[in-house]
Amino acid sequence: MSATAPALRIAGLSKTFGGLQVTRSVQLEVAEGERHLLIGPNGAGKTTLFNLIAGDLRPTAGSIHLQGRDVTALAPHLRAQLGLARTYQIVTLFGRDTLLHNVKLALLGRSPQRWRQWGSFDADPALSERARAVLDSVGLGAKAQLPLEQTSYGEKRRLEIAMALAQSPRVLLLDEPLAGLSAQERETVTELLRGIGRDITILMIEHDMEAALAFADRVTLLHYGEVILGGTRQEVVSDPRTREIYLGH
Ligand SMILES: Nc1ncnc2c1ncn2[C@@H]1O[C@H](COP(=O)(O)OP(=O)(O)OP(=O)(O)O)[C@@H](O)[C@H]1O
Repeated sequence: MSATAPALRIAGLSKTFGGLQVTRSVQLEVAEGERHLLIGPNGAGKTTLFNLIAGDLRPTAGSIHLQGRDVTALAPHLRAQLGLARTYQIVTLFGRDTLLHNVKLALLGRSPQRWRQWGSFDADPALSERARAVLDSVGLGAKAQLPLEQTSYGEKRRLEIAMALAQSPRVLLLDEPLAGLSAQERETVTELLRGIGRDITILMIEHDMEAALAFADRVTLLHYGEVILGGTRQEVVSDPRTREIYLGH
């Protein structure tokens, strides 16, 4: 591992489903601490790329390095242990459990305690304290004892981000963190994202261009699974191909 290695380096990454090539020799580097935005029209292959990075899908060809380490063949939980986190698909998880309980589970995700007896789980004061701190950090402290299913959509999105952050990631993958939120909720989540320290590198898919561009240092445009262009926010926004492909005019 080298100190100068990018947080994430993707080289020649391809994925084929049956006859359909969804990821086409993607090259992408995300520097340590960078906020990198991934854009592209529907079906461009953005989510597939996230699934490949997280290890939920195996590439047909190419490689993925995390902080200089080749993780291409590693299982998702091993990538998580190396500091890769993505937001949980919370809608499918533990709806009847409290917010506090859900965060405790996320905290245990990377802890050796996970493999201990369950007996001490609810009684562990240190774990509860850390979980409460996580909830406070996203403004949900007062709702700690509320069942997840009784929270608003915006609160769930904040909790998703909190649970990913609870794992102390080095690289965070955010899949449309602002999707489906009201203007006020978008503002709250944007503030939350802005507050994340530069010790965490962020790769984000987002369709809300205004909010996403305000946040991003660099941008990569995907189209039909291929990187069309990548560069600083200014470079990508002023490139006519962005308007043509992404904005459709
Ligand atoms: N498991 C799969 N089997 C077959 N085809 C798939 C599979 N997963 C994705 N695809 C196809 O790959 C293409 C890219 O899908 P993907 O969801 O990655 O795009 P996207 O850029 O995230 O789109 P969106 O913005 O709509 O979320 C689509 O044509 C999709 O139908």
